[in-house]
Amino acid sequence: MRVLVVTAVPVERDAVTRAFGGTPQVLGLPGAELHRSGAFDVLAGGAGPAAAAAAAAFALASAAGSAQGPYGLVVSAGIGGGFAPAAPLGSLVVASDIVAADLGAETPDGFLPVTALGFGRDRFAPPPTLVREVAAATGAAPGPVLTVSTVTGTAARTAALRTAYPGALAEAMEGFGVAEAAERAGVPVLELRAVSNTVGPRDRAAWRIGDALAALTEAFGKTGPVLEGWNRHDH
Ligand SMILES: O=C(O)c1cccc(C(=O)CC[C@H]2O[C@@H](n3cnc4c(=O)[nH]cnc43)[C@H](O)[C@@H]2O)c1
Repeated sequence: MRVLVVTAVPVERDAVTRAFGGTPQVLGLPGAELHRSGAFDVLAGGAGPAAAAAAAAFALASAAGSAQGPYGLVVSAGIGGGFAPAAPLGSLVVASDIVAADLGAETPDGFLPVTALGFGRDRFAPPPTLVREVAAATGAAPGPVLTVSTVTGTAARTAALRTAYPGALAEAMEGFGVAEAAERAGVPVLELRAVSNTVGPRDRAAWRIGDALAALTEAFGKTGPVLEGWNRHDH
């Protein structure tokens, strides 16, 4: 099965392709490059949900009309912020739910998700069997991963997210955008994050990006065969 992996930035893309060994074939797409390693096409689509959705949608549409055929799975992957103590630095999180945490309306009584406004959606659920298999292969903790357009940087915002989304393990900026594109293409979605920093008051010096990228490479090394071999019709 062909798998599309969407990261935000090129160092994350390269951390993923490193897991597969060799030198990926580089293919041009409108607005992006696909790095192909066997069954995996890996794309650095840009930071944030809009860039991620646009990049994923282009790649999905291009594949649908290609000789190789459509993708069977889309993965949003990269580094992310972890909620302490459940998701420590260097650990892995696989999303049980991909949640749009700041898509909605602010009111004097608090935040309302778009669904409470009567339109749109605010979460996607990856296939539970796949989440379990990836968790078992990599040691990733399964749980909700939030998609935010602004990296959390204060104690107050951290507390608000914890209250609104109890049990959330991590936040990142692309998962929900990738999931929207995958949904429209009728392809299952997964999100896998390696924790580079703790969600909380901004402390850029404490980010451990190198460790998280290394964990991402190790995770794809372990879970590559699971992703490639997974067939939603078997579950
Ligand atoms: O500054 C660097 O050297 C550097 C190297 C690799 C990646 C980055 C990024 O900033 C990646 C941006 C990407 O990371 C996700 N991310 C990471 N931590 C958080 C967070 O606490 N809250 C939200 N997103 C986070 C996010 O998906 C970004 O697109 C820098």
